[in-house]
Amino acid sequence: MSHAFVEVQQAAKRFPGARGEEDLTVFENVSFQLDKGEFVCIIGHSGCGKSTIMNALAGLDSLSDGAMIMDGREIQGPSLARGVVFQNYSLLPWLTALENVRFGVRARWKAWDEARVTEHSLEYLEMVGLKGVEDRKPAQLSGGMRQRVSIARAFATKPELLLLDEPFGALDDLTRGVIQDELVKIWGQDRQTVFMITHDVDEAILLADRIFLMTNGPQARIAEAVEIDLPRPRARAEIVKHPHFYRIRNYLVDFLVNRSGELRTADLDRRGLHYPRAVNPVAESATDSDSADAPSSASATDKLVKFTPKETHHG
Ligand SMILES: Nc1ncnc2c1ncn2[C@@H]1O[C@H](COP(=O)(O)OP(=O)(O)OP(=O)(O)O)[C@@H](O)[C@H]1O
Repeated sequence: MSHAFVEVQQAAKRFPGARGEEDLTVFENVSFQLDKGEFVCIIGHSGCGKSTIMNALAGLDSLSDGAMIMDGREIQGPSLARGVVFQNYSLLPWLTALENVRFGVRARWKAWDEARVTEHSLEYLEMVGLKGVEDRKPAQLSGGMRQRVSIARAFATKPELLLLDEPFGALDDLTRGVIQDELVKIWGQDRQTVFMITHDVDEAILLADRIFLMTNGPQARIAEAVEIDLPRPRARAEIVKHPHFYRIRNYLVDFLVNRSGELRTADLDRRGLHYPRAVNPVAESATDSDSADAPSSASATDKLVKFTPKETHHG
């Protein structure tokens, strides 16, 4: 029996086909584990099933096959032990920023008096740089500020598992960078277990202990778990100068551009790979020439580059 904090066993999701078409098997035989306190990012082409996996982990959707277990108990519905942040903020529009955070905190700690709920909520709003605007409603906040409220709300309730579905996808690069830094800071303090979807390779390297790489659907799988052993704390400006950064980055981009569509479920099954293959690109390329450390193009050093996903076609 495994002692992982989260254990996903042979998960599959099928959606019924429309108008007599065949059912769509989005993914199958997806198995993985998350350790307590780990930060894991998942990357894959659009439509491969990342959000579907996340919704099942959140307890918002069910699996067709397999099981998801957290702390020894099967996930069978939403729970305050799991916090979710979506791309579209999902704040309650009629409540102020503070009230949005207080809402979750009050639900989590029912015995707390009002003053304590407020104090705790303000602490998290301050952590994401929102001191002074706590009385504004979502409509009076910028997109970046709204996303900060979502993050403060999710972290303030101290869920044992935080599920982040492209939380910075709608933000401009500058705001995104600032909020990434805030996320690193809060996570460094609380060390909650985080599972995050992103399309941004550099964001994943900055944040993750491991990056899961998904093959293209249908019948997608998590093929590899790439270890990111860059030292922490990590800073955006510094991480690109680390000698291992481009080895890791090139490995991830190569998977997404060249290999995600080639690795078929049948091959992985033949090789007995139900769990993702653990990969350390730095160790694996240790015998390569030093040029592997260099950026693949000069412009790649200019800013953190966002991987542009392509649609997975189900036919
Ligand atoms: N309720 C549903 N009914 C039928 N098909 C669905 C349903 N929800 C999702 N799908 C299909 O399942 C597949 C996976 O969707 P999902 O949103 O999980 O992908 P994703 O990897 O998160 O994509 P993206 O990166 O674009 O957000 C897609 O082909 C999608 O059309």
